[in-house]
Amino acid sequence: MSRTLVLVRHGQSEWNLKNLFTGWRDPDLTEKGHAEAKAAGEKLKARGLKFDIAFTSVLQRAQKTCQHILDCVGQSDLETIRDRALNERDYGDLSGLNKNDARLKWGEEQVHIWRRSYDVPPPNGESLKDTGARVWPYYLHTLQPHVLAGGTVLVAAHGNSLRALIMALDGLSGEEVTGLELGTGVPVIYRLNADSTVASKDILAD
Ligand SMILES: O=C(O)[C@H](O)COP(=O)(O)O
Repeated sequence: MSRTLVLVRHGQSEWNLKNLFTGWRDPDLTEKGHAEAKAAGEKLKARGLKFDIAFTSVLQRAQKTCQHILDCVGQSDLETIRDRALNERDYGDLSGLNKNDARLKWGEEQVHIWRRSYDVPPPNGESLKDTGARVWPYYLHTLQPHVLAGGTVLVAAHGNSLRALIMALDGLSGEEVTGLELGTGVPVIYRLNADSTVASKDILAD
């Protein structure tokens, strides 16, 4: 019984590089982002991982990361489900703004609250709590059954949709999750017990 869940944040996007709030906008990966996604795939291949199914968002940076990983492990044609439930947190009116310009306009502290607090949404956007309210039910009803059936499941998604998922898996409080940062292209491997609790967590950082 594998019961393995692999989470990967997409590689660097054009807007990560330009330091813009991205959210539901759909920029492509940069060259570095493509390389990071391939490196993630190589790390998973080195572990001998083979997937039973893959999940990603409807945004191209996550989809391309997913495909690079599947190509690396020799599973280019694996069934892949794309769902907006895994999209990045909606950054609302901040989407497209430069993060440093936003700090100058609203102050360092307010921007940090919008980026990392648990339940303060940016104007017209989603808080991490709102993001979790769509990610976690999707995980429970659609993803987790594949894992508990003994599968190995790949999820290629986004910084905040994965932070929301990790918060729930790790049982972090709203305060604890503010310190959780996910690197681009860094695989996080969970193995679950039969009762769905976490047996182990392994972060494949460089
Ligand atoms: O949507 C974005 O801008 C990034 O993917 C994540 O942004 P953050 O680091 O501000 O949460």
